[in-house]
Amino acid sequence: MTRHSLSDLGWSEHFARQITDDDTILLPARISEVHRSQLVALSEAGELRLIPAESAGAYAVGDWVLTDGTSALRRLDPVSDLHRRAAGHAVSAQRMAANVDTVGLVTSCNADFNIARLERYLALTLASNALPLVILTKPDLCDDPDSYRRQAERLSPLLTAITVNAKDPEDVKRLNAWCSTAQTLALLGSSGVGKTTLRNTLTGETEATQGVREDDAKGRHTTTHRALRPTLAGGWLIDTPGMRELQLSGTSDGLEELFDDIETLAAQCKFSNCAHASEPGCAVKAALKVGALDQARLDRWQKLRREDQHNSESIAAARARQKSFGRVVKEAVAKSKHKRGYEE
Ligand SMILES: Nc1nc2c(ncn2[C@@H]2O[C@H](COP(=O)(O)OP(=O)(O)OP(=O)(O)O)[C@@H](O)[C@H]2O)c(=O)[nH]1
Ligand SMILES: [Zn+2]
Repeated sequence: MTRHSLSDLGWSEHFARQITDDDTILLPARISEVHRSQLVALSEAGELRLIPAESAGAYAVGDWVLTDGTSALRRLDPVSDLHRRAAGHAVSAQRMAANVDTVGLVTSCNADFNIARLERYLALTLASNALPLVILTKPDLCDDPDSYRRQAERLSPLLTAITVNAKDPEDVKRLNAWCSTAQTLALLGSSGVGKTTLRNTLTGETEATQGVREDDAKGRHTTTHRALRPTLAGGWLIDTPGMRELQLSGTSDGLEELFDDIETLAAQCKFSNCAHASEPGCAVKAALKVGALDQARLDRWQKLRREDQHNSESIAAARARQKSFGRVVKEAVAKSKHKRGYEE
């Protein structure tokens, strides 16, 4: 059985501080897989299968928990928390990964490269408290890969962009700096951009990848579950397969960081609720007029903000509904008990 030291697993002061005197007999473990009724976790005592104390959705791959060896008794507050609005009709937030140091936003130097999508991933990453690294794959299939790198780097001073031929193991080693001892790198990106190819090289695993469809630069899914995997460089990799839809929610901090210049302008508008349309004294419009701001970028900011606000409000409303439904049920149960008490 593979055993890892706590520090190799990414343990830090942040988690140690959360341990109380009552917890000292418990074992810290890092979640490597989340299943409906079972968690797989890595600890100094090796791999553990744990019963979740909360619903499975409360846990994310990468979380730290305290365990008695059987159950995940307490989940520790994470350093970073990557989440989105859950796909489908359910109005809820979904945790994708926790305690990630760097999110590798994987896109290729071809038809997949899309500024609006990168900004969406970036907002999500910044809101999670992890650092963004744009990984541009397939430079070997493109005439001027560096132009894509420059376009990506212009999006934010907070990000680093790097071109990597995912099929060349020597080139992929340049990513080791982000997944060496105790470091956790998560990969996020559309289908077919090379995540599985990168993962196989970084971890030494050999899971099959599937060829890209020539016509749309997209690949077919090689579906596996999300997991925390050890890298050859001594750190950790979290792959996020099957993420077709990344809807923002609870991402306002990330949007503020990414569109810092627009948010600063907006704060200078005469009206605090300025829609930057036809209001007088609009600092955003003024910046557009003198060419200090790009209309397309403003449109993208407004779209992402609307989406984030809409989803965050819907999730908050759904939570409130669930809470008040819970209260109604409790009251009804209490009333019926009270009534029975009279009858008996
Ligand atoms: N030439 C070249 N091909 C690449 C590169 N990266 C990935 N590919 C190829 O692109 C195809 C798709 O790569 P995958 O690794 O399966 O992509 P993925 O992101 O894991 O896709 P899903 O599993 O669908 O999420 C495969 O045929 C890879 O060999 C690259 O840097 N250069
Ligand atoms: Zn305005």
